[in-house]
Amino acid sequence: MATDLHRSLSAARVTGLTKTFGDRRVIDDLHLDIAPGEFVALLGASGCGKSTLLRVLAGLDTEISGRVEVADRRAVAFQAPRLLPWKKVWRNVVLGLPGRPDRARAEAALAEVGLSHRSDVWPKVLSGGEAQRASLARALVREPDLLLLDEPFSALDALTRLTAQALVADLWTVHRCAVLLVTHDVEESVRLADRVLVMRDGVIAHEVVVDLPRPRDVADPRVVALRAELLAHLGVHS
Ligand SMILES: Nc1ncnc2c1ncn2[C@@H]1O[C@H](COP(=O)(O)OP(=O)(O)OP(=O)(O)O)[C@@H](O)[C@H]1O
Repeated sequence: MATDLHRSLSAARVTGLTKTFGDRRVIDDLHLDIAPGEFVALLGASGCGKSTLLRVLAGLDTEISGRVEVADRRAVAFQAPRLLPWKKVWRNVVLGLPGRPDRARAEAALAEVGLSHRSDVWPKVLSGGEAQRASLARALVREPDLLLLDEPFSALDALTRLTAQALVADLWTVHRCAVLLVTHDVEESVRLADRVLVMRDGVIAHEVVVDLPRPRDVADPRVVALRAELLAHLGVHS
């Protein structure tokens, strides 16, 4: 059952979630609570069910058992930006919002991600990093209480990825929405999140709290130690 949270102390609350594909249990009695404004990262081996969990929280998969309560306003950005090629960038940003396409609203969101100059172009003109920023603008324009990010930076080159991570950190500081970031990048999770979850066998197997001031330096010994701890949870021992 999926319901919306009202006046709640959580941005998302999952109780006893189970999701099967055929006779395979991909998520198995999973529990998760995300506080309003909390930044949570989700790590786990490929195929462990991270994207499935995110899709359930996004309301894109409702064939589940268990209880899933999610903030009314939520938005998703995927690994591939998924912009409609036949609509200009600004129209993509406000696509699906009720009422007439509101250009001023699109422009404001594009300005936030540093893409004002790309508002009136076709998506094919954008670089990978720009397309991902447009996708973020499309999520932000919905003023979400819960922002779901599914490996949003993984297709970007290393430099662009660092810039995009810094942008997300800045946007989160301003908007203070709860974030669930699915990622394969352990360093990214420690740089950005308040709490890092490691998923295995359909449940949250480990949880690491990152109680460090921001911005975080990847060379900081405390960051290095947390990174090693998470890698060990993932079965990688240095
Ligand atoms: N629509 C579907 N039908 C059948 N099986 C599916 C479907 N979607 C996902 N699965 C299976 O569920 C398991 C979990 O998939 P999911 O995409 O959630 O993993 P993931 O942890 O996000 O992986 P990755 O890190 O590689 O993206 C995989 O074994 C996948 O093959």
